[in-house]
Amino acid sequence: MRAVTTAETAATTHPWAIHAQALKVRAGRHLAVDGLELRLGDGVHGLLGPNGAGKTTLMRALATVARPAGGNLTLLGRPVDGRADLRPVRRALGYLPQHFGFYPRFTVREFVAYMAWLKEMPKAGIPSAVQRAIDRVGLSAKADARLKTLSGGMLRRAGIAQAIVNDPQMLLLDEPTVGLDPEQRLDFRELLRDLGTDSCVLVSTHLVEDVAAACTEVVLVNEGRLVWQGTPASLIAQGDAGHAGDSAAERGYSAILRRHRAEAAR
Ligand SMILES: Nc1ncnc2c1ncn2[C@@H]1O[C@H](COP(=O)(O)OP(=O)(O)OP(=O)(O)O)[C@@H](O)[C@H]1O
Repeated sequence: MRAVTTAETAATTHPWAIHAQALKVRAGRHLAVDGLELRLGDGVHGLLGPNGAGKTTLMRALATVARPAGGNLTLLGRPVDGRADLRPVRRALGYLPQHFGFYPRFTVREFVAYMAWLKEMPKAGIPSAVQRAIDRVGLSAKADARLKTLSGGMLRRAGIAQAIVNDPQMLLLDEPTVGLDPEQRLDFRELLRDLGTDSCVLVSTHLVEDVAAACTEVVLVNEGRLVWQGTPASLIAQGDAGHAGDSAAERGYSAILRRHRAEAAR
């Protein structure tokens, strides 16, 4: 495979890593993202929303796996349309899908190296980048274990390792904490804070607490549209004891959704 130069790997200078205007994306025949406005820069952004809100479909569009059906989408300064060469964006992104396929007989190291190769990383740097990614997700002791022998949480961490192996400028993690035990979730929050210092990280999750603890910004979607965007502190400030939820962040989340639904019903 041809080596990739730094100029090809780096995307153009961009004010927003992710910029969506009136974005529409289909899931099957259904318009799961329907007129979404979103601007995200560097930092860790938590993507929240009820079941069926369109989070996974949005993630797929941002990962360039699903093509927009309408509106505009610009990723790392490059417009995503039918004619765009998406390879520079794909080299600069990391994506953990909600369900990812893998070869069960691959070891963790082989799997992460294979994904690094698919991302066209310079060959000489792959072994050290793979080791670093595996270390960062706490899987060093299992680096040479076959994927089919891993627990669900370990497999999820192998998935995160493949997503970060290329030090992505834009990292998309769909339900990354599913299967992680409480201690691993705390480690993961630490990793997120570290990753978000010089890249745009978007994490889709149902765990409002993870978002409140580890994200710099919260993005709330419902029925394919942006409902609310703000800091975890302002999310918390939206709720009071009268709203559903065990924590202040959950009460804020449920207060915003109720308000939005009441306005939509008018
Ligand atoms: N292949 C498909 N065909 C038809 N409709 C689909 C398809 N995939 C998803 N949908 C619908 O699109 C909507 C958005 O789905 P999506 O998976 O993006 O939501 P989500 O916010 O990720 O949900 P969850 O929190 O349950 O994972 C839902 O109403 C879902 O039923």
